[in-house]
Amino acid sequence: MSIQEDYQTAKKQYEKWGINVEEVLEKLQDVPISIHCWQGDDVVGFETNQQELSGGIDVTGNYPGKATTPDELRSDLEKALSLIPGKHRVNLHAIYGETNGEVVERDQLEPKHFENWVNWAKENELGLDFNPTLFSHEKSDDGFTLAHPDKSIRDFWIRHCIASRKIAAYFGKELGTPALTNIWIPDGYKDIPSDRLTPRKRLKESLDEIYAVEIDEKYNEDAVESKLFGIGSEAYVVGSHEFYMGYALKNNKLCLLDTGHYHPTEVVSNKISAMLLYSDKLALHVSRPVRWDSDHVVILDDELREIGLEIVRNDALDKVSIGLDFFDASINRVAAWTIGTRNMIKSLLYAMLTPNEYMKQLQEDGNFTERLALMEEFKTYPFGAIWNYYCEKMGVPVGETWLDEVKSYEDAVLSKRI
Ligand SMILES: C[C@H](O)[C@H](O)[C@@H](O)C(=O)CO
Ligand SMILES: [Mn+2]
Repeated sequence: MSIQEDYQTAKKQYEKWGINVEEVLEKLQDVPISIHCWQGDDVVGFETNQQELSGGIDVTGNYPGKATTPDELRSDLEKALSLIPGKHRVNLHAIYGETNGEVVERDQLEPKHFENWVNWAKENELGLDFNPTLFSHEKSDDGFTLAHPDKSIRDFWIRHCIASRKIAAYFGKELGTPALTNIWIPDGYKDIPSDRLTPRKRLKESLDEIYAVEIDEKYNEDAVESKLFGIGSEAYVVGSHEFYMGYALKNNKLCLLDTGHYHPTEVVSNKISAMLLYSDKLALHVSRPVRWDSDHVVILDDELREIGLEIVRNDALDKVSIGLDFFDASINRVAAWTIGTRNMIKSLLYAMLTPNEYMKQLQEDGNFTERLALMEEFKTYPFGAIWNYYCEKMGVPVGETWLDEVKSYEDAVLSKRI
């Protein structure tokens, strides 16, 4: 059967449950995913005085052909975007600024250093999001930044974050969609601290100083990203979930939940509804931790489906900023973006093709038998036929055929890079 015929047959099965599939597809194409640029070059960036990756994060693998220049990275992103249905956003870090070979300190970065990115985003109808980079720098070498005991170091990172929010506001003004500026810091201790409070007081004061600079939310929104531990901060992280949840709620910022930043049996899907009870908006970094915050490429596993279901069930497609955060250097990096982003969109489609109101009523009625039975049966409903039709409708390759395009791109472009 053709994709169209498969779709018509599948559609009827979902329509039996009162699901308007055409409406679902219309809605889905308006849900942007923020695609992280740093999968494309192993979180290196383009600073003139590049430093080793630090901050307790790690990239493993050495698949050939990674981008080493802004044009190469934008070309690779364009290739990936051509294989992903819908209109999306690209998430930048401050280390991806372009300074024409000049050494520009991070607290001196300006919008002009991201002009090429804005022009590119305009040409490709993309939104841009941003992150100050508080790692891979000599002033973060001892593992502390905004919570550092030395005020001069804290002040440097405060200036960098203030400069970053101004750059993000420039994105928002130029592109007509507010940028999300997410702050994540590596500050923490390898071993058991003797004082957990003082660094947290310093972090709070630093954030208060950063956010004291008024920026119109029409152009920039602020998120703070928590973490459980990093390499070298196994015993204690200043910016824990409790710290940032409290800070975000008290200061009307977005709390950003990274799916790799919790205990192995703790899931972010279980946090979304509770967080949205107390804050209008939430941000995610969807990743895949394997044994630790390993930042594996996102796959369509139970947790990803549950995240999609929680966002859709809670009518939160316009309340949750969905960002991706993984960096796998062991596979073709364009393929990594494509797999992870297509899976995130599949997860949302799966959720939108679930009779959520009916399922909620089953729960209210205490009919846990049918609730479980249907949850399981829907896993073998013809979701793939709808996904294939959606990809065809959106002009991107259907099924695994996108891989042929990545292979051709690798032969023609990536393999030519030294
Ligand atoms: C590069 C990002 O800032 C980084 O991955 C951060 O979001 C994080 O999750 C650190 O573990
Ligand atoms: Mn993250």
